[in-house]
Amino acid sequence: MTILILEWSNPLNKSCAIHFSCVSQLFIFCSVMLHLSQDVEALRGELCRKDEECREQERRLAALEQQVQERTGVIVQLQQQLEEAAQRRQELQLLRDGEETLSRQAALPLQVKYVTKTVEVESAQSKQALIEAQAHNQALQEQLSVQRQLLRELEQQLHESQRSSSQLRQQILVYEGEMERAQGQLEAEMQSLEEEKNRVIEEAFIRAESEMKAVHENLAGVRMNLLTLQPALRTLTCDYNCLKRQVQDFPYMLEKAITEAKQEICQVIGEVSSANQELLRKYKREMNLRKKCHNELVRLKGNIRVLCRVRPVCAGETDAADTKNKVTFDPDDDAVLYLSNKGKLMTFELDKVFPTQATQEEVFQEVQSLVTSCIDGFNVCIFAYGQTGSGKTYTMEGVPEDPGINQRALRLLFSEVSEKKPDWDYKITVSMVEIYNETLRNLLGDNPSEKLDIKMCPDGSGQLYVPGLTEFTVESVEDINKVFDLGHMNRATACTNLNEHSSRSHALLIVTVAGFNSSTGHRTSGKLNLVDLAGSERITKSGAEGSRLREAQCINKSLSALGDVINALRSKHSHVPFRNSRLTYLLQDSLSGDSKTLMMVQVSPLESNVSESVCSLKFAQRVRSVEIGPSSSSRRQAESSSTSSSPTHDA
Ligand SMILES: Nc1ncnc2c1ncn2[C@@H]1O[C@H](COP(=O)(O)OP(=O)(O)OP(=O)(O)O)[C@@H](O)[C@H]1O
Repeated sequence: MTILILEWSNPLNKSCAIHFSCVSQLFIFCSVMLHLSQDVEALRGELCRKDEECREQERRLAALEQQVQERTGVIVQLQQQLEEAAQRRQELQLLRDGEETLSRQAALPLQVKYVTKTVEVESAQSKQALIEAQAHNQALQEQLSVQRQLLRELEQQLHESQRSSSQLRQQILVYEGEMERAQGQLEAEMQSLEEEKNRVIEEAFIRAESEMKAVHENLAGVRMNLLTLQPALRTLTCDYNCLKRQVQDFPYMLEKAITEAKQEICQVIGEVSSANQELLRKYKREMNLRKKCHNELVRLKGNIRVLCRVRPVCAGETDAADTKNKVTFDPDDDAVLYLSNKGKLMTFELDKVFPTQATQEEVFQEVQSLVTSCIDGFNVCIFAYGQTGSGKTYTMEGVPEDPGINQRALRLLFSEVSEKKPDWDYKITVSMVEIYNETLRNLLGDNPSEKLDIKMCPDGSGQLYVPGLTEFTVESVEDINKVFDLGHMNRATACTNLNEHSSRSHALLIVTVAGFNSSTGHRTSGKLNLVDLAGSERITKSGAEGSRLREAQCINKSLSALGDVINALRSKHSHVPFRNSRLTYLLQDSLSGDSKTLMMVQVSPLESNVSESVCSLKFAQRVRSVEIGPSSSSRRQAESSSTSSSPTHDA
């Protein structure tokens, strides 16, 4: 017996196993029923066949009956013909009688002769009647012969009819015999079929009875099993109802769970946001700390970093005698530079020295932290200082295939601000200014020869601004290139010799980075001033006159003012002489406060430039090594007695 075990789990974690022995009994019952129905089907088929045979026999019987009817019709026709023939025979007989009567009359010649004679004698009228009687007689004879002929034909027909009638009778007898035989056969077959049918039905009945008995027995077993299944069914129904209730309650439970989850999420969000606030507070505190540390560092190191770059010997300068030996480097210390001047080896110590082979990228890496600090809101100044041809423009602007600090700084700013998105939104604007002979010119404006002025903001903030100074917002390298091209073009249109002119003027690239944090509402504003200073060589000592002298005086004045400002800031003087030159006045907000300044001192390796290199390096070293001076008040007194702290630029 097959035992089928069904097992399932319900939410109440119940499991039940049910033995379905009744199922097998059901299977047996079904198979018996199937067998029976097959037998019944077979019997039905047999019965149909027999019925078909019966119908066939009936059809044959009907055909035979029709034939008999047809034959009967023929017989009836023949009988009619026979009757007609008999009638004609009768008529013939009558004719014969008439003929005989006639012949008998004819056999009485005398009488006729007498009559004839009588007629002949008596009258022509009688003769006429005789002729007519003869003609009538003739016609009757003809008629008689026709009748005779007809009689003969009729007799012949009669014979034939009689013959065919006897044939038909014989045939009818044959058919009747056949019919009787067929009917007998049919009846016998019907009888045997009936018997067969009864036998089969009886057998089927007996079989069905026994099978029914078996089925009943199975059914009783199934009933018994059903009785045992009922408790399991009750349990299942109970479980089902329980599940149903749970399903009905599910939306409510789900809603409740969602509400709880929402509450938890809100709580977590609240916690996270308070943690964020805390982090933000810590971040701001760290930023302030960093700022303080930086300021402290700057204060300790001096608020200006001074780097030095020695340019390589250019192609046309290779014939210069023992050029390489004039400027040498310390392999163990990259902050030291040796310069051989009149047989004397001078040592200069700076924050870092770039040898001739230093790349633009290496130089930029050293200044990039300063560049990025303007994103945090610092004001930054990077100067390139040195005599004409020492490589200032190369370091600041570079060449198209190897750009300098200006372009690299803007590229770095773009990538840095894009990394801070989307929290921070930055706007980067650039201006280009030239200071020539203490005159300020807007290099990005429509009219480059227009002179600009520096003014105090009317809002009383103490901030300076340049009315009419053009500012371009830049977002890509293409924008930078366009701005630089425009600046160069404007600078070139305003002078006859660009190289000479650029050596005698200061070029400033002013980059403003304004940031806004949409989540905190925090705003920053930093300024980056990239300055390519005019050549620092001492022209006055070579006896320049006229416009050259004026140019030299202006350059000297502005460079001296720059030195004085740096010195005053570093010495924490209460008064810083920003207004002494256009350059320092313009850069006031980028030199004061907690701004950051870097000076790149450019040095030429050529022997002929050694004395200028010495001057530049001495100036750089002084700027770097100026010690914190006396208090601001005492310093102010000192200021009144000495107007310049830049000994190299005494005009
Ligand atoms: N590091 C360097 N590597 C290669 N070539 C350099 C380097 N520095 C400067 N030069 C080359 O030296 C020459 C003079 O440089 P540059 O014009 O930059 O000097 P400068 O100080 O800006 O002069 P000026 O004051 O006249 O503008 C240029 O031909 C420049 O390409």
